Amino acid sequence: MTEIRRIGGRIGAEITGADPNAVPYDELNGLLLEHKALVFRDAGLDEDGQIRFASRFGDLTRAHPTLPPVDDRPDILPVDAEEGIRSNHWHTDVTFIRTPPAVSTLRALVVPPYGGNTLIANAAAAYRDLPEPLREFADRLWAVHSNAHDYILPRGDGDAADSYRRTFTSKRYKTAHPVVRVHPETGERGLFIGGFAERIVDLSAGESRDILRILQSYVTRPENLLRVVWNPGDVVVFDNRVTQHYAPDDYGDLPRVLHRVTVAGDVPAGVTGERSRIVEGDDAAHYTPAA
Ligand SMILES: O=C(O)CCC(=O)C(=O)O
Ligand SMILES: [Fe+2]
Repeated sequence: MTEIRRIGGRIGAEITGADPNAVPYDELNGLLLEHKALVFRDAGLDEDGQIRFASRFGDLTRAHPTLPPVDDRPDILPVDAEEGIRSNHWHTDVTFIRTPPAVSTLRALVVPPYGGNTLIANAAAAYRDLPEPLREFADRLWAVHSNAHDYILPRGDGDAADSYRRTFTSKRYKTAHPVVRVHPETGERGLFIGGFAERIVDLSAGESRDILRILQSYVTRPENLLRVVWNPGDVVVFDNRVTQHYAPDDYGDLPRVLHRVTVAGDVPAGVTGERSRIVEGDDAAHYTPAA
């Protein structure tokens, strides 16, 4: 029997006893828009099943603009601790290109016996939490997002982490996005920043850092978070247009493997309707052929 229950006060619902591919699309998308992150327990999906699931939300992107996919699976990004991947920084996926994914799906294959959770934050609740003068200020700001600024480079020591960092930045992208994005399906406003946001347009590096820190502190308030404690077989889908996420690096050298499949997104629009623009690099057509 299918059971749906809210798990965070402001974000997240857990669904048990359902085949994610059997939930009618309108209901599924409605749940995603409302809760922003859905956790399907023991979803029973294999690689093809995850691809089918993600495809329900739209055309898929390739695995990643610069990172290699799972063997023979151009749409699947391996998130493998052994390969030096530690996403222990708050981010929205792939915001350094003009068309970041709309939706991200993660499927747990191997999880450590403790730790290795994923935190997901509601960036629309964060926007609503801002005092009005800050909201009005943020509405007018734009930020340049890059895949090559220090803060975002994946953490970790050793050859695997070094090689991962080199591959991650093998081609450089920079895009200017509105700091406040209007969600294309709901019209809701959310802070659209995260770890790839390097610089506020027209401000100095120091001013940018301080302002991003203040805005970001609203995103990561505990009130706005969901903590996903994984079991193998769980599948999580989140709305990448209005969330950020963070994977704590708290499980030492224990193995942890997830597979990520993402859905192509539109060009973000700010509160005036003005759309994101490329600052460096190209439109990543090899990654998001639908764009
Ligand atoms: O490892 C995780 O839980 C999340 C990884 C991540 O941020 C991603 O694949 O986009
Ligand atoms: Fe991510």
